[in-house]
Amino acid sequence: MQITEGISYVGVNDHNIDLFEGQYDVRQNGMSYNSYVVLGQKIAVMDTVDGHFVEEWLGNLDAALAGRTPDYLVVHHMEPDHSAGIAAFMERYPAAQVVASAPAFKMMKAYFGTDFADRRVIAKEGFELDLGGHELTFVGAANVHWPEVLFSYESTTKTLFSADGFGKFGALDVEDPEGWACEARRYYFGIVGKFGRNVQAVLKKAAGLDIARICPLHGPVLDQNLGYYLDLYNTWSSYEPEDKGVTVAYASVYGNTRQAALELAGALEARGQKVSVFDLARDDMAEAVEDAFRYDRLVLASVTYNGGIFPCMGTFIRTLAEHAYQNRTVALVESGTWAPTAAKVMRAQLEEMKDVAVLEQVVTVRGALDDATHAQIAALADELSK
Ligand SMILES: Cc1cc2nc3c(=O)[nH]c(=O)nc-3n(C[C@H](O)[C@H](O)[C@H](O)COP(=O)(O)O)c2cc1C
Repeated sequence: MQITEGISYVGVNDHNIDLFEGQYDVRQNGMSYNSYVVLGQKIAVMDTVDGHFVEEWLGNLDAALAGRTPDYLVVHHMEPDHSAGIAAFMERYPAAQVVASAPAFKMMKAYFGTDFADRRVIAKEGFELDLGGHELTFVGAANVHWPEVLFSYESTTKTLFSADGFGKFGALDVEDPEGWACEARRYYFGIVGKFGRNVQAVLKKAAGLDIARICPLHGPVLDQNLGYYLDLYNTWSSYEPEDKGVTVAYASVYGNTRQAALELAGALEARGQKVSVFDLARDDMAEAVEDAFRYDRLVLASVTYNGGIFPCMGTFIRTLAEHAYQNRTVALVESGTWAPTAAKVMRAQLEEMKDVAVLEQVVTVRGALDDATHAQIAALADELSK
């Protein structure tokens, strides 16, 4: 499939995968592993694909090459879902060279037992590769989200190859009814979110380029309205809330904490607030993480459990911390029968995070909800809606 003059798509779709990177549920729409070919007087193949699809990818490549032979394999990122075909490619095209960063070659040694010492071109920030009619310039993108990552920019077609940046869950042969942002956001905060500072650094470099299209390693090629995508990445990577709204995440055993969380959600909606609710034991936690970052306010509601908090709430808070959750307002709901301490425990964990304001006002459920709890919920809804 031609992307633009001299650039073709040779990637694959995966509908067999259940958990991407071992934890992100993609059973509904699958996943794409993108690979591209830049056909100048010389030919560069941009990345490979997941190990289950190397034969299919080589077939796609054959068709795009139309009898020609590639000169280079450009490796922007060494994660196995993009690098699994390197050895097969090098065997099939013995005159080709690999172009990658120095740390990427160390990883090749670790994965394939060779760093292709006699067939390698080491690229770094500013390195140029002239393909004749197409010219690649490499952009350092270390820790977006692995240390060896490079982006590259093809100046003739104004194409940015952005590795996992601007990636999205979902195969390319199914229409995503939610559009780009929803699954791109879940992908970003799950996989790249911890590395906001590095994303900011590469966005600053990208701002100096005249970009007509972005070719990521997952999800669709972006070639319309690029400001929209770049603005979202700027918002996400600077940890600014994208929208005003409240994410309510609860952990409940017998349903009373759940009832309090739902009553609060309803009260917030009645006050005109946008609300999204998650049962942390049952719903996709990556979606809860996504919405916690998307909105400016968060409610955590947990049972007291052996003097602490319920395990899935502990996992959720730890995941937020690992992803550098910051710059938000959080309110707490707790329940407990003899000594409710969940709010205290959650507060201590949240106070470790940067610029997270935890409201003093707490809802405490002792057993079942009563008049006092209903009043606390209404008061907290008022406070959160100010
Ligand atoms: C295994 C277990 C441990 C608990 N530990 C505590 C505790 O340390 N302190 C407390 O006050 N309540 C404790 N509880 C009681 C719950 O916090 C209480 O039943 C709560 O109201 C449950 O809310 P839910 O209806 O949302 O599940 C515990 C309950 C269970 C099942």
